Amino acid sequence: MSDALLKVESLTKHYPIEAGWFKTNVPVVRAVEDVSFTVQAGETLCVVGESGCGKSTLARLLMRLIDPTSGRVLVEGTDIAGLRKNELRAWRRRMQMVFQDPYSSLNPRLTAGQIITEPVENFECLSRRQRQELATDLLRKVGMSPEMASRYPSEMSGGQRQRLGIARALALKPSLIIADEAVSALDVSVQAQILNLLMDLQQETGIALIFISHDLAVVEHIGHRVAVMYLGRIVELSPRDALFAKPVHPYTEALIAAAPVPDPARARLEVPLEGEVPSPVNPPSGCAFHPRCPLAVDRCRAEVPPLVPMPDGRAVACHVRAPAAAAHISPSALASLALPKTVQPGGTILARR
Ligand SMILES: Nc1ncnc2c1ncn2[C@@H]1O[C@H](COP(=O)(O)OP(=O)(O)OP(=O)(O)O)[C@@H](O)[C@H]1O
Repeated sequence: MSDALLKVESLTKHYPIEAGWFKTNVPVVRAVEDVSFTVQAGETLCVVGESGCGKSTLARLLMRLIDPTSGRVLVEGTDIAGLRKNELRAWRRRMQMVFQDPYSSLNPRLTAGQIITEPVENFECLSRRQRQELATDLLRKVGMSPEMASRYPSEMSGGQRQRLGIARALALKPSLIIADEAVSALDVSVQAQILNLLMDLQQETGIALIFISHDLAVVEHIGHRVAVMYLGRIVELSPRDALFAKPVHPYTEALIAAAPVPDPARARLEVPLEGEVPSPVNPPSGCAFHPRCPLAVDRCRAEVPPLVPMPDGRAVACHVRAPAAAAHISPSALASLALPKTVQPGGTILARR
């Protein structure tokens, strides 16, 4: 889709495992494998999956904090792999990250005001008055009093520190924020405040969000679309309401069934999630989920299922539930799987069923 803010094509990251000198065939951790999707302005794409499925590696690849083994990340049509150092620096203004533990990502020696204005001062000189105005404005935007500008992170609660992390991310007026487990360390009531803050800010500014989480309740609250990852691959990419009403991939179904959500309709989902996630160094052949899947057939052990677009706007990689007449789909066609036009920015989704 030409108006995508972010387009990811067949992104792959293998981490070599140190195996000593002169060793050929160094084993690798297959952290992210052939991942494709788009994100549009004003959209929230949630990335969900068990620990170790590659969520944080994906975030680091999108920020170009690490280089991919193969595949492309296009931001507003520009391949970020081709950017020179100064271009990359300018581009980084457009994408910002909010981390799980704001305390370790906030400089403890700086006041809140200095933390907020520092990213801007890396690009332009600010007068004392401009600094004050910027800090006041951003603190207000994230629901904090301007008096907090003189406080240090150590004098703040977890929720206040996360608000500060968001204010810092907003300072450069990015078009995309990647939030990596941004509310996981917070109490449930504070989580809700931060999620609502992000949704309000999105409505106000049209910012896009990639929200990485292992918590389905959080994903259901904030997402427009959801990418479910298993062992480095996206196994289901779906509008949120469709995903939670009727998960198609057996892994998605099992994840939702296992989540502690008091919804009697969901108790009927019968696929249990048993066993451990296999090693990404030596993943199972075919569909990596097949050793844990009650529906697995011979084909699942032999062939990696492609992500097959379905009529309701989702895409599913499952030989049983989404058999692929379309095994030849090109990465660029897959990357173009986008937000249905019925989705409104800011947390409301008018689901296309
Ligand atoms: N620098 C690295 N070198 C080698 N392996 C790595 C490196 N970083 C991550 N991995 C491995 O890559 C896989 C994916 O890790 P990643 O942190 O991306 O997953 P995750 O879904 O974010 O997990 P979590 O939710 O626990 O943070 C894991 O098996 C992890 O051990």
